[in-house]
Amino acid sequence: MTLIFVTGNKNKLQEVKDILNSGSQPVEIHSQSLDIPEVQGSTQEVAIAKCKAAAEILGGPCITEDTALCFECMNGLPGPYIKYFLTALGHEGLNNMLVGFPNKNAWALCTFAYSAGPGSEPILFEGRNDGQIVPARGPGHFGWDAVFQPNGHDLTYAEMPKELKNGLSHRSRALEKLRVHLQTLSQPMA
Ligand SMILES: O=c1nc[nH]c2c1ncn2[C@H]1C[C@H](O)[C@@H](COP(=O)(O)OP(=O)(O)OP(=O)(O)O)O1
Ligand SMILES: [Mg+2]
Repeated sequence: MTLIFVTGNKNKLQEVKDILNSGSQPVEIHSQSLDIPEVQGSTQEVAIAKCKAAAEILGGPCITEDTALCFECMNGLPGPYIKYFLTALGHEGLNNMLVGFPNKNAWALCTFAYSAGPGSEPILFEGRNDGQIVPARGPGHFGWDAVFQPNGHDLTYAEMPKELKNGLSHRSRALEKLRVHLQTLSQPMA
């Protein structure tokens, strides 16, 4: 099965390919980078709007993915707006936001959206991983990986070998659900 994944993020694309190709039923991913405005709203509203717009532009089926980083002490913010916070504040700024809060709990939330084509309502697949916001450790090349330490581990996402991150991440948990759905689509009708 071949799917078009609409994303402008090379690191996301690489992880999605690695995770899907480690399964028994490989899924071939083609990617396309489209400049799609991201609306404000809940993670689900943001994900649905982006996938709908992508399907309209492509004129066919596609998947999109939105990643949120949610701080417990801020009732889930920055959430889907993490990209703008990270760009404006950096790793240190994200830590500084939490200085007045003893609670550093956070969760990473990945939302894949699948649309069967223009006019078709996207279906969502969510994956969550809980952890803590910590001072940056490890390579800084993928987003906020260096400041997120999943619960039960002494390593930040950035310090983990990629197989370890991909085995437990928000993204792999969401992709597992997407994979099950794609299998039902590719089954011949009984
Ligand atoms: O596993 C991850 N580990 C660390 N950082 C991550 C991860 N996954 C996304 N990120 C960053 C990228 C962006 O700063 C924000 C999500 O924003 P988001 O709009 O979903 O991604 P994007 O605009 O880079 O790509 P896209 O074209 O698919 O929308 O969090
Ligand atoms: Mg984006």
